[in-house]
Amino acid sequence: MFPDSRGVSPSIMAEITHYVLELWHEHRIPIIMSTLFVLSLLRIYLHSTQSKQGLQAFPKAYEKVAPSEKINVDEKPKLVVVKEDDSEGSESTGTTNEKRATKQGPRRIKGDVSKKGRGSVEAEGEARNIQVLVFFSSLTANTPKIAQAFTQELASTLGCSAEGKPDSKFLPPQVLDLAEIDFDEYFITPPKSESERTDVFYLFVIPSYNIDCINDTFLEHLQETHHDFRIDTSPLAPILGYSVFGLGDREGWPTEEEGFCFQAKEVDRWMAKLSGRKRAYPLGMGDWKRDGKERLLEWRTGLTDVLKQLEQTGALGEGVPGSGDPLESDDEEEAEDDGEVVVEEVSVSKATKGRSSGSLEDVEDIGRIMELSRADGPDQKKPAAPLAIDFTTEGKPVSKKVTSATVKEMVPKSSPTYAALTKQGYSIVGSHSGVKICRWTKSALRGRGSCYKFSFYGINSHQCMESTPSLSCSNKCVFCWRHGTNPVGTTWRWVVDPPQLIFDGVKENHYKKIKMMRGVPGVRAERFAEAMRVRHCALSLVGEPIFYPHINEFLAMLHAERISSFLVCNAQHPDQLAALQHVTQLYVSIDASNRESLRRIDRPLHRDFWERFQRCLDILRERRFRQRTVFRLTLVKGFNIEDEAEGYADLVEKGLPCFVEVKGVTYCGTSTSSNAGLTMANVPFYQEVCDFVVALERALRKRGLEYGIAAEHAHSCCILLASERFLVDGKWHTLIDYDRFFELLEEKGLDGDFSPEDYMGAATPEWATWGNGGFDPRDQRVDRKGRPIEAT
Ligand SMILES: Cc1cc2nc3c(=O)[nH]c(=O)nc-3n(C[C@H](O)[C@H](O)[C@H](O)COP(=O)(O)O)c2cc1C
Ligand code: SF4
Repeated sequence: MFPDSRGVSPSIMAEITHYVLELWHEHRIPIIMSTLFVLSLLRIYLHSTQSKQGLQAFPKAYEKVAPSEKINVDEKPKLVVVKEDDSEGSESTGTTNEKRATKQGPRRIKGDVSKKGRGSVEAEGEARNIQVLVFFSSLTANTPKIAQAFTQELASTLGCSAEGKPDSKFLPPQVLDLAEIDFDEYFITPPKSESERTDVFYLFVIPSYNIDCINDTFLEHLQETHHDFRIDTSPLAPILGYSVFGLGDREGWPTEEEGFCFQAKEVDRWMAKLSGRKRAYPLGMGDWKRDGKERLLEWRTGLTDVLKQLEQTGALGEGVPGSGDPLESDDEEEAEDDGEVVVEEVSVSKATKGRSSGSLEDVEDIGRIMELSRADGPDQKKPAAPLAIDFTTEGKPVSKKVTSATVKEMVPKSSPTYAALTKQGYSIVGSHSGVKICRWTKSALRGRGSCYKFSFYGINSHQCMESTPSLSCSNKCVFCWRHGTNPVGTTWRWVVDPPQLIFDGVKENHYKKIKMMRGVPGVRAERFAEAMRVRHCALSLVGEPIFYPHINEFLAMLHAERISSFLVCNAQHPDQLAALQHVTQLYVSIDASNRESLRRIDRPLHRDFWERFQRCLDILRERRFRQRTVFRLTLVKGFNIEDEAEGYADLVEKGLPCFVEVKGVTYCGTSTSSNAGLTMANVPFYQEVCDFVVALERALRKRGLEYGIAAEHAHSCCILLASERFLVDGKWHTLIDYDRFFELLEEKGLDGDFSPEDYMGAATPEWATWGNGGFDPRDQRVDRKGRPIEAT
């Protein structure tokens, strides 16, 4: 055999191959495992080596992102005010360095509206200072002195003048002339403080000029900032709040429509937009030659309260969000006041036919019920009695079981009634009383007109509190605007709350609601300040006030605080009516002129409703020389107008009230449950109401009754007929002398012997008399969108 070309013989080659194969077969598993192990090691080695190489390959990208050696966590981030071009709002402005530092450093001021409420001086537990800045403008040099003096006084009341309290959060306020500052420094974003621990609060004292001046430039700047697409629409949201006071001249510009303080109003409006509605106190206005000092003092007093609250709580307090745009805040519910009986658009729940049981105890059994209520105590484990509230569904089979001794609350917190009423804006006080701000109160606060009671009786709507000590009623009137949510019943079957609790509760909740109007556009500082003193109580909100067993004690509390009272009852509780002590004016609702019509309209729960009604009229007649009595007629087309003037005249002849108020039912466009199926077609036109009143007056004269048409309030479709007892020297005197009323009560006692003539007031103002429309000339009438309209 020849060796191959490499000198290895074939036999040796075969032997080697054989040997290798043998070896493989014998050790292949360890070989494979070792190879895998080595490969893994190699891979790990390569992986770690590659990482290092990568860093070297792209050093710049990393350098920009995290030069860890450069980060100093203790370094304070710059204060950044976010603007429109910040993508996703708050966090994107600034470098990554700032972002990382922010996580560990102090809070940054952001451009969005504070989530903590309307203004906040606490940043994550950190105490912050408040810097008040007082901006002013001037042409004829009066305002600088006014602004200076104002600021000094403010500083001393806040305790931040030079010698002020050391622990005050307020820094000494600064006065700034708009003509001398750079607007960009204050009105694009708030100024940054060096310490970063200061928030600012803006005040403005702004005279108005109908010629070109610094105010125009300033207003343009505000407007442009708001419209600048590069800037957040509310870039001044980080300020704690703002308020404006206007100076004007009533001689040249007597009313706001004629331009009184028009530029202050504009500043107020634009600041609302730029600050995200942080109006901390309503716009104040005054004429330095007349009421300016008084108005400014009033404004300062109110502001001081707000600022002190800010210092203590870190927030401006609850408030209705308002904005500079009147459209946004005109979403008030319609017509929820005692005088505004409303037809709602129909969304009919099933009409019910039966009547509530007549076997319930009558309301006259109140004494016994009260004893039960006292005995009720904590024993809540008695067998469950049926809920003593008829949720307006007549015909519920409640008759037998209700005799159970357990007395429940009329409107328990957990009940659907409570939820429904609070949703509608009522505050429930105790377990059966309620209070709500009526839309006229809001309207008067904004200088947009008072209710007809201002025109007829001189009551300021913004000083009126509408409440009731009994949310329950014994009628289910077709035009009732209570959305079918109030409890009804012929008897008082519930726990009785003490009058003091109700009195304190309704006042507290009323003021709370007034305070919430502080930030609403158009609210006037002067009226706001006045509204913090209730002068009148309309006991008519919902339910039947004389249903409440302690109504006389409740009235005495009102009168002791010189709050006048108008009480409206439904002529279904003659015994309570007979026991009623003096009220300033006593109303009985007269919703129909005959039995059938009354049944159809009031849908009374009492079977003997007509007899009760007649007895109430008799009581009123007897009382006419002791109480100022009023018939209130609510006209509903298709129900109680047609051919009823004669019938009403008969009722007037029976009751001989001092006054007859005639009012057209009002339309409310919302869709709620109304069993009656009333529509807009049931709302009489004002002219139809006028025609009816003329016919009624004629029918009264025909009977020899001396009544005449005394006053009107066309805005609320309401006309007043008065007995000629109130016609003095050819002039109607429908107004009330409230001071005299309280004096008489003090002199003669709560049940004293005095007559309505004894507290008859001055002559009815000319503008309110029949034929003159009756709109308060001090105010501006507006349509639903807040646009001015001609008063009629
Ligand atoms: C030229 C001029 C125009 C005015 N225009 C108005 C006006 O349109 N509405 C208004 O209420 N007051 C107007 N006023 C009254 C001023 O606003 C008011 O007197 C104010 O207190 C002046 O402040 P000052 O002295 O700081 O300029 C005007 C006054 C001047 C001198
Ligand atoms: S009297 Fe009071 S509650 Fe009634 S409508 Fe006028 S302001 Fe409203």
